[in-house]
Amino acid sequence: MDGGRPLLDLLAAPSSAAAHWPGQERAWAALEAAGLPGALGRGVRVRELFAPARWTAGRAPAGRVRDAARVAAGLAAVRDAAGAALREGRLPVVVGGECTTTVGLVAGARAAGLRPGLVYVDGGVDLRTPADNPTGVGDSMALAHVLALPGCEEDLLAVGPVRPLLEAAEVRAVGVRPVEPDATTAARIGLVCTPADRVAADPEGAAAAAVAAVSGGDGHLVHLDVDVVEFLDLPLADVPDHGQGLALDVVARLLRRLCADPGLRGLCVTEVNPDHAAGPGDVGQLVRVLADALA
Ligand SMILES: NC(=[NH2+])NCCC[C@H](N)C(=O)O
Repeated sequence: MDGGRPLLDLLAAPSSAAAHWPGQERAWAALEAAGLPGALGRGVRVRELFAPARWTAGRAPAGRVRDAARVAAGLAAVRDAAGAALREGRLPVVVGGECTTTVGLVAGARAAGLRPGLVYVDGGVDLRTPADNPTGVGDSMALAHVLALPGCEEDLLAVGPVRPLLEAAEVRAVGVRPVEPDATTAARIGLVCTPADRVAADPEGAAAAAVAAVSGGDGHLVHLDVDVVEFLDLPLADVPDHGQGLALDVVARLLRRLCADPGLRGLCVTEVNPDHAAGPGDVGQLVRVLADALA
């Protein structure tokens, strides 16, 4: 403990195996070079969970996630490290890697005997499955696998000690822009979403409402996809959506409130593609936002 707050385990999961193309496997190296470990302080302990797992070409077998075994192996490493951190009373801060990295964090919490809620801060809701996305790109499917929706990939579901890892009522999606067909699925399964414009109007209020909705006795986890930030302000997202994102300052305020809450049990930072950065200062801006949120 450090002034009553848990010490940090910074867990690097450098992967683009589940992505649309290579790049995210270098997110950890870029964040480390930009000074993330030192900026976090709080007795940070760094663990690199596996060697960079770079995207390879190849089509998905019908009904499957591309490269499922390799993606699942990475998620299992995240599960084990995050679970160990939580059992020691430390706070896991996972650096992906793709959105699917969060499946490993939630699985780790459940393996540690906890059932925290999940605040999913992301431009999309990642509710696709191989049944409705025949490309098999796992990066559009993270929340679907947390919720174990029909049509999910067995290798990824098997990472969890239980299935589903969480029910839709235990998740709030925050910062969402309308993306079909995910929006249809969200409405069908009753996933409550806070749209991006509502976050822009009141980031602290949106954060407080999400925490109040999902954070119970075992607190809450936070997923951050950098694509929630407007790409034209901070070009880091692996799959950019120009003109649709939130101002960096809004995301910083949202994240600060989500992480300041004593119920925080873990954070997963995803979808950083350093190849998209215009210069080294861009990754540095993200380091400052993360350090400020976890200070
Ligand atoms: N949150 C993410 N998964 N970001 C990557 C964007 C994925 C994109 N929505 C797709 O359908 O493939």
